[in-house]
Amino acid sequence: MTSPLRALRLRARRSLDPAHYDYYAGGAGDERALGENERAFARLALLPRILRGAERRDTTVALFGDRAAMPVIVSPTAFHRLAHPQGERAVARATAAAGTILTTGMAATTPVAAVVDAARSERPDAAVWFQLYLQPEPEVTEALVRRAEKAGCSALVVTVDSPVFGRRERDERHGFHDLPAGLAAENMRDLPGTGPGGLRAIAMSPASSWDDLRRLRSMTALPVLLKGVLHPEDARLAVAEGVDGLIVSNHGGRQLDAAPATVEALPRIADAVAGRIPVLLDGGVRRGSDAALALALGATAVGVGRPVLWGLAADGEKGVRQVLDLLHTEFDHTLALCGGRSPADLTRDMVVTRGRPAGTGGSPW
Ligand SMILES: Cc1cc2nc3c(=O)[nH]c(=O)nc-3n(C[C@H](O)[C@H](O)[C@H](O)COP(=O)(O)O)c2cc1C
Ligand SMILES: CC(C)CC(=O)C(=O)O
Repeated sequence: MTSPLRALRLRARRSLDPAHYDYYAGGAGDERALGENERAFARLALLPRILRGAERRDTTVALFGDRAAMPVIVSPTAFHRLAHPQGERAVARATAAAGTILTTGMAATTPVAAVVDAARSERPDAAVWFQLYLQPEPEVTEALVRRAEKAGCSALVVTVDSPVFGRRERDERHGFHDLPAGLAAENMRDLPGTGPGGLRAIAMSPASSWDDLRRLRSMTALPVLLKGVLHPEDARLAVAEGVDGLIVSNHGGRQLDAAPATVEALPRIADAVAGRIPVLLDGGVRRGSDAALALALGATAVGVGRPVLWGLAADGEKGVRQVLDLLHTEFDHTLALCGGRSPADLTRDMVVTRGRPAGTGGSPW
């Protein structure tokens, strides 16, 4: 059986230049983290509850003052115009139409203001968050923050899993290190001291620290989320620092290949945070039931990266809408089958590990 998402990926593969397909699909090193993200979900199962459901479920979630129609949002992925001429605009319209939140990034091939406009043309109260990497020069970081604020973004997502860029062997093989003529990392244009900008202006900052994060937080009133947290001690530090939210992520297996599957890292992070701030997760979410598992293990919402790229490459805005609607329908269906009325009804006691009898000490949770 081919799942609808898998079918879209195969269509995307046919429509994309092989180097661009591999850039989207690939991960670091042996792609262990990439593969484990999906396999770890497949190793988990839900124990449904009975006789306590509702005629209609409420799948909405509240996140930092925004509301999403479902606990599935769009994670930041670079260079959408490699996939489709409408690029980030198509993703913005589809995400707004699906009622959920888009995270656009500093590596977008469409400027953040145009992304927000596209989302709001579809739904006037659509929420767009902005993802950035702390830049070696604070003035560059600050200029990016101002761009996001001016555009109307409602949260900042600071990616902290990339002190250096991951080693992606597929990209090495193809020699894919730059964008084709006509495409650029539009948010990186005309920043202080970066020259004309574009992809090469995106810097990783191996020496960035909690001090740099404090400086960023002092620049803005927007909520700040840290993306790429895997160690529970970092989660505790982040809460102590006053960070607004965390995203448990291994960057879709594109950075540290030795990183664990995100859903396996989630329970310890959720325990460390103990409900004080929202914890999100991304990596390997391919079904509404994956989202349900992550919520049961303590996430408030999940993000999807590649599924959106497959929808975009296969069928533009319509393809992205198809992906998000499918995940919404599947999540609602899973919730109904589990006797849930709202996401809060998915709880950790409902998660067991396949292949081990439940209740025999077999579950690590
Ligand atoms: C092609 C591609 C580009 C990405 N670009 C970024 C980026 O610019 N910034 C970032 O924080 N994460 C980036 N990510 C990571 C995603 O935000 C997300 O963590 C990951 O894709 C989730 O895993 P999934 O693809 O299995 O859903 C990228 C991922 C992919 C596949
Ligand atoms: C341009 C890069 C920073 C985008 C990225 O994070 C990725 O390819 O995983």
